[in-house]
Amino acid sequence: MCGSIFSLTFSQNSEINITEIGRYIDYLAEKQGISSIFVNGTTGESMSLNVAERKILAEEWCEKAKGKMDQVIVHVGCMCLKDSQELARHAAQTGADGIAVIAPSFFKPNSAEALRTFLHEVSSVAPTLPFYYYHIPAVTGVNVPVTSVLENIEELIPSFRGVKFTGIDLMDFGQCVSYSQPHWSVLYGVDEQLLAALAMGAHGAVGSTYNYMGCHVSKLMSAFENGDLIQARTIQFKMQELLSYAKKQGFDLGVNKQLMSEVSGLCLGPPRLPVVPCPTARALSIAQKYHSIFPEH
Ligand SMILES: CC(=O)N[C@@H]([C@@H](O)[C@H](O)[C@H](O)CO)[C@@H](O)CC(=O)C(=O)O
Repeated sequence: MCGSIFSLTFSQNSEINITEIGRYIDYLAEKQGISSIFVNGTTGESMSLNVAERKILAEEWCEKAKGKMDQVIVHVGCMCLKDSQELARHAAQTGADGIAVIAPSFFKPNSAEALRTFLHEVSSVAPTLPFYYYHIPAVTGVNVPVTSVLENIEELIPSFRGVKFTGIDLMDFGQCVSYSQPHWSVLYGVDEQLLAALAMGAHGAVGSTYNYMGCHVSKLMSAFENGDLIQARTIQFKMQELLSYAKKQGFDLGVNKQLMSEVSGLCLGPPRLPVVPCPTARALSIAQKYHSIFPEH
């Protein structure tokens, strides 16, 4: 299971702060059972960071994860192809274990072919690095079926190794799993319905809530693997109860980040504009709900 990582910004000047990353990794490994990390993704506020900041974060996460995480996947997708290529080259030089690329979402690819060509242009500058397509249509507005991206994809991108699928279309997801090659990973990113994706054959999970629910999700995944659907459902329903409560309070990246700080004790700082900090009372209310749902935590 993979934690999608929050970036670290300070309130005073909204600059990235890397001093907490070592403690953050220890917390993820020791308290949340996270085995790999996804850096500079959505939760990592990558689209609010410039190329130089994303390089600094990628370098620090790769350095501090050595010996502690199985894999560090760095998201290098940008609105600008040249920036994505620069970050892909940098990830390869920095020792990342793989790269992922989101569909550009200001000027959107208007076909699977355009999207595949964009992905190829990025992957080709780091040809030895495992490459993942990061599908998150609710954020990008790019609804190209992933199955149409995958068709003979390794002829175009020999380094292609899988998909990070953050979407609720479980038919498209199931077809991705069915089509996937043995050396690929099809990872699921909607934490509140992970169990459904496991039933469809998900090879793993990447999500923001694993920063503070990872220890519970590990038990969900073990229960599923052992055929204990009752236990797996019980944990999934608890996750859904928390997220349903949080969404009623108002749940965005700012709330999610403050909730992570409240539960972990780490100082992640506020989000960067245009995302606004979460009212402390709201984060505390959700954290209290979390502890009431997961009293053992
Ligand atoms: C839209 C969004 O942020 N989705 C999250 C989920 O983990 C999401 O926070 C969770 O399912 C709660 O809704 C992840 O899929 C995002 C992610 O993995 C990333 O930060 O790159």
